[in-house]
Order: sequence, then structure tokens, then C-alpha cells
Amino acid sequence: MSLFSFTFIRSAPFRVMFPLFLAVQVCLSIEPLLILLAPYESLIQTFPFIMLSVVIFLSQPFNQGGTGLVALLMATSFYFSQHIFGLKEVKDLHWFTFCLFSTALPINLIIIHFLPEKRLLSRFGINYLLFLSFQILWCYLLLEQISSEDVSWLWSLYLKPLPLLSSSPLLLIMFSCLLTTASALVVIFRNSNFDHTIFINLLFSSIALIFFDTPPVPAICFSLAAILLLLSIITSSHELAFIDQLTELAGRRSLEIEMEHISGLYTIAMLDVDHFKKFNDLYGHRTGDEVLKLVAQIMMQTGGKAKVFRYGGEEFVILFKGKNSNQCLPYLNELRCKIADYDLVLRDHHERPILDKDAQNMSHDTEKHEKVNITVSIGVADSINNRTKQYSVSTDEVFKSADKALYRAKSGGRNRVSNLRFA
Ligand SMILES: Nc1nc2c(ncn2[C@@H]2O[C@H](COP(=O)(O)OP(=O)(O)OP(=O)(O)O)[C@@H](O)[C@H]2O)c(=O)[nH]1
Repeated sequence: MSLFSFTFIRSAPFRVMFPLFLAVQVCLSIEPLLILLAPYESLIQTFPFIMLSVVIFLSQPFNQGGTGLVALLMATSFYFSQHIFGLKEVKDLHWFTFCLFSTALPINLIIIHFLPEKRLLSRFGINYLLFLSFQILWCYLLLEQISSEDVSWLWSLYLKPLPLLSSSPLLLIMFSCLLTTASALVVIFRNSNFDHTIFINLLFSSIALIFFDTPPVPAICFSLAAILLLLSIITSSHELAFIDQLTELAGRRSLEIEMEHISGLYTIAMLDVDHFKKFNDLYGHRTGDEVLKLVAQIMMQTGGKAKVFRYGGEEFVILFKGKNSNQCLPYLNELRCKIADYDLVLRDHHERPILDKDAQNMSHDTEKHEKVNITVSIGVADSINNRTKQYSVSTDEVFKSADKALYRAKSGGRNRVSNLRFA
């Protein structure tokens, strides 16, 4: 996996470590940052709004409504924390309301995470915006009602800071850090785009809370969160366009782009799951999907620096650059054997929908052991013209040859690799 590939940027370690690295850099460089950014104070205060507005705007055409909602929440929180409640004398009513907002921000991020539909202009999005307005109104009314004595009482009991760490109440910092840690674990174990979005915002709002009285640190934190949100919109759009959602392999569009730029010596292998229609009919479409995922996982381990793509349906393509088809055969035979030897344990075989006559003849033993084996056929061709010995075969012709070889593997009895050089 290359350091600059989208696969690396989408990986769970990168998604957790990169924002953490930036956050640590901010914490360690506060003094130089204060000096460096002093002349640009007003720009720094405006920058989060500019970036978050860009995120809100782009979230709509890119169909990333959840990210738009989060950006709107971050912009609202930044506005209230900096322009209304922030930096007033400690322990007064404004400070208390700032604490309320600091608690509300992580809670709201979690609420957005659990919204069933995360589009800004949907029933849930609009209801959520109403709920957000209600929270602001509630804070306003509370501020009107509560007295300084009440705040002092709360302060002495619950809102004590740890001066060595921050002027913010320790309880709030702990709450925020706990949610951030939990969301980092969710990214590590599940690694969805939206988990990542929530993690970024929890992390940077926690840092902003710790350094709330050291401008421009909160503005830097909100700006970094916005920049990472933008990056997240780009990577998830790339994912939708180029990655197959079921198998998580590169999709057909990625293959087309790869083939537009390919030249010289290369080999194409087309792989097709045998009797997959019967498999679907026998065990159900959902089990069929699981099989495709499994085949994809095994294919990802193919040796010889192979690049693996889902071509469509139950067909996959393997690309070997710099190798002729003979050099690729050992890797392909190893892959074929690995798939054939894999004992697939079926969990819901009782729900099988159709038992057609041919399907009953498939090699399975599900009644006793709930185990089944699948096989694949592979057709191979390379870019060497057999007559001239030059790498002059067009990509279309290599594909046609690989397809022909696949047909030969199927008609030859399946579960085999057939090599066909273009002549
Ligand atoms: N579960 C599942 N099935 C799919 C998917 N895409 C295509 N299929 C099924 O794959 C089957 C392909 O069947 P065929 O093209 O007839 O080929 P086959 O049954 O594999 O037979 P041979 O290729 O001759 O061995 C069809 O039944 C499709 O419905 C998918 O994403 N999930």
C-alpha cells in the first residue's frame, strides 16, 4: 500500500493517527503559533467560518449531508464560544453558558452520528436543526434565570479546573476526552467515513476546550477540523466512484483509468466464480454476497504485485504489470487452489430459497457440516504480440484474449487457469 494512495488515506490507522498527530503538533507549538499568527488575528478568527461554509456547501452536491450537519454544528459552536460566551471573567454567567455549550457540542456530535438519515434537507436534518435552535434558546433562557450564586455553587462542586492543565473544568475535559477515545476505537474497529468525521470533530473540539482561553488555539482547532472534513468529503467521494462497495476492491472505473495509462509488458487475468447463479439460487443472494467478499479477500493476497479489481457481478480482474502470462501462472494457480480449498461455513443455510436440480448436484455437504467449497475459473492473456514479440497488443485485445481464455477454462471443466497469448 503506497503512502500516497487513497487506500492508505482511508485506512483506520491513518484516520486515527493523522488527526492525533496534528492535534499533538498544535499542543506542542502553542508559543510559536501565538507569535507567528499574531499579525493575522482577524483572519484566523474568520478562517473556521470560511472553511466550514465550504464544507456545508460541498456536502450537498457530494451527497455528504451528515458532514454538512456536523460542519453547521461546529460553525454554530465556534460562533457562540468565541463571539458570545468566550473569554469573559471566569465564574460569571457567560462562563457558565460556555460550559453548557462545551458539553452540548460532543453530545450533539454523537446525536448526529445516530440520526437515521443524515441529510441537511431531510425530515431528520430539519428536525435536528430545530432541536439545535431549541438548545440555543434553552441556554439563553437559563442564562436569564440562573443567578451568580447558583453558578458559584455549581462551580465549587462540579466545575473546578485543574490549573496545571487548563482553565476549563476538569469534568468537562474528561467527558470530552472520553467520548473522543471511544470514537477513536470505533474508527479502529469499524472505520467508516462518518465515524472518522465524528472523531475529527470530537478531537479538535476537546483541544479547543482545553485551550479555550488561549486564542487563536480554538480557531486553529476548528480550522483544522474543517480542513479534515473537506478531505473526508473528497476521500468518500473517491470511494463511491472508484471502490466497489460490496467487496471493497477497486471497481471497474479504477480499472478503466489504470488501463488508459498502461503500456509495455503486462498481464490481465479474468476470474469468474463457477456456477454462481446456482449458488445464489441454492443459498440465497445474501450468502452469494458473502462469497464474493470472501473471494475478494483471498484475491487481495495474490502474489506478484497483483492489482485486483471487481469487474462487475461475479467477475474480477487481476493486473500484473511488467510480467508475461507465463510468469503469472504460479500466482494464479495458487490463488485458484486457495479459493477451492477454503471451507465456507454457511450459517443460514436453512433459509435457502430454491433447490433446483442442477444446484443439488453442486459439491456441498451442508446438511451435516454446513460447509461448502466454491471454485473459480481464470483466463489469462498478456500484451506480447506472439508474431512480432513486441508489447504491441492493445488493451482491448488483451481483454478479449483473457475473456476467450476464461471461456476456454469454463468449457474445459472449470476450476482451472487457461493461458491464451494474443497471436
Ligand atoms: N449475490 C450476488 N450475485 C450476483 C452479484 N452480481 C451478479 N450476481 C449473480 O451472478 C450470477 C452470474 O451467473 P452466470 O453469468 O449465469 O454464471 P455462473 O452461474 O457463474 O456460471 P458459469 O460462469 O458458467 O460458471 C447471476 O445469477 C447474478 O445474479 C452480486 O453482487 N451478488
